Amino acid sequence: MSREVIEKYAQAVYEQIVDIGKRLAESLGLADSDYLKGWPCQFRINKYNFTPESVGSSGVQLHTDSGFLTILQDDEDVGGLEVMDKSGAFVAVDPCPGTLLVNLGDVAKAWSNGRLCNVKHRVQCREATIRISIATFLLGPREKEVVEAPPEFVDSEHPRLYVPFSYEDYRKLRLSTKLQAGEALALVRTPS
Ligand SMILES: O=C(O)CCC(=O)C(=O)O
Ligand SMILES: [Fe+2]
Repeated sequence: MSREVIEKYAQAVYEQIVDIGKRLAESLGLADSDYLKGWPCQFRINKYNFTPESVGSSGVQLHTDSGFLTILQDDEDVGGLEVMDKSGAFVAVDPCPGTLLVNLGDVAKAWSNGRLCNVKHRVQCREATIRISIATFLLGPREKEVVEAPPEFVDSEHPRLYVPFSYEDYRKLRLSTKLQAGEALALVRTPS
């Protein structure tokens, strides 16, 4: 893949992700749909070299994405992605060429004061082959700014659930505690 193709792709997905973020805000009744202006994005191509020995094991352990929104372009032939439903059961996300998958992370849950749900997922190795996925993560506010639910999401029936935190600090907290599946959010809960 040439650099030019990757840059063009990354730019197009970035525009998509910002657009989805704006629509999310509108759907939640937020007046300011520009809230995510300047939020950094991370782009990653995942390549899994699945061997016969790895069949049945995890290629990526159960986790939530730490940021706000993820757009995933999954391998068109090789399955393995599984999301966890509310009951804790895994649901396979089978390949669907020509589609993108949108996923919400921990920042979305905190920013929305619990209205949006971070989704636990993992990648299982199903067959000995190469699997490729392309992930674009809209992370959260820039350094020195904080993840904080806007006032529209907070009232007497919906008290503020989380203390304001910077995305960088939260990411470090997830790494140092090894709480990769959203549990670290409990550590930034508002004291009751
Ligand atoms: O490869 C996939 O299908 C998912 C990868 C993933 O969950 C991630 O990069 O956060
Ligand atoms: Fe993920």
